[in-house]
Amino acid sequence: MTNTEALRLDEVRKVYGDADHTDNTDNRVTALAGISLSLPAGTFTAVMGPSGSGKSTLLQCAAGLDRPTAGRVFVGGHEMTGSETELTRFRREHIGFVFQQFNLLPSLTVLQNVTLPLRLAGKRVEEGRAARILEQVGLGERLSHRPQELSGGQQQRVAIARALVTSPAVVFADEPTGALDTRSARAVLGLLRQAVRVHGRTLVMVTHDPVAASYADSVLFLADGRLVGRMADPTAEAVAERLTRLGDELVQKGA
Ligand SMILES: Nc1ncnc2c1ncn2[C@@H]1O[C@H](COP(=O)(O)OP(=O)(O)OP(=O)(O)O)[C@@H](O)[C@H]1O
Repeated sequence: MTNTEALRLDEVRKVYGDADHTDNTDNRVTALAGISLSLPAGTFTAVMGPSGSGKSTLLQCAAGLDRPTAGRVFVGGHEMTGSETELTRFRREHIGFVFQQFNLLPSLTVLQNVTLPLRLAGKRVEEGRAARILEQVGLGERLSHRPQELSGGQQQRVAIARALVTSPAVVFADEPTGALDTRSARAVLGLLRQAVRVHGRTLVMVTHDPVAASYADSVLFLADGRLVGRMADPTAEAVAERLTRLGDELVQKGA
């Protein structure tokens, strides 16, 4: 593994459910059928695919929120393995998250929300640094506001600042613009791209939106739990066209 590799998956499989031999029922679903990939540090990757193709499962397994049935995940050169406590500690130190519904704590101020990951990871809480990140996302004047006093787009920008504050090896974003209007979505995507281009962060984003994917350096396409394609320097049109073809291929296969 090179020291510039931020994320590596080796043959990651995830099977939900189990087979019951007593009554011969089998409710197993193979969500990931053996995914291998390597993402260099400082890149922005979008993950796309039809509904049920395994995007969320991939993100959950790669981010250590769920355990693969088989295979290995490396983040920043460290294998993600061990007890629940070790995994939690690992996530706090090495991974940042941005969710569709922002997941901010309503009782904390904007600044407290952003410094929370530092507290949880037992790191020194540098309020000045957190405030600077909030300034970079355009919220320097809102440090003492509560989340509910902000618009959806502003709340997501707080969530981005929160994801960046620990300088994680990888930031995972799950439909980060799914709950936003077009204008706020573009602002959020611009900030995510800036985190990669200007600050060298590594970002993996699951999205259904070809326009959102066009902000990434490359797009990974999933179908039936497998990686079926990759596109560098994506445009929204090329991504939409590829997705339509993927959907058509699945219909032809009777999926
Ligand atoms: N907890 C679970 N238990 C059983 N099956 C699951 C579970 N989570 C996901 N699945 C199944 O695994 C497959 C992949 O699901 P996943 O949610 O990863 O797909 P997705 O591409 O994110 O879909 P969407 O775009 O609709 O969110 C699907 O067939 C789904 O029904």
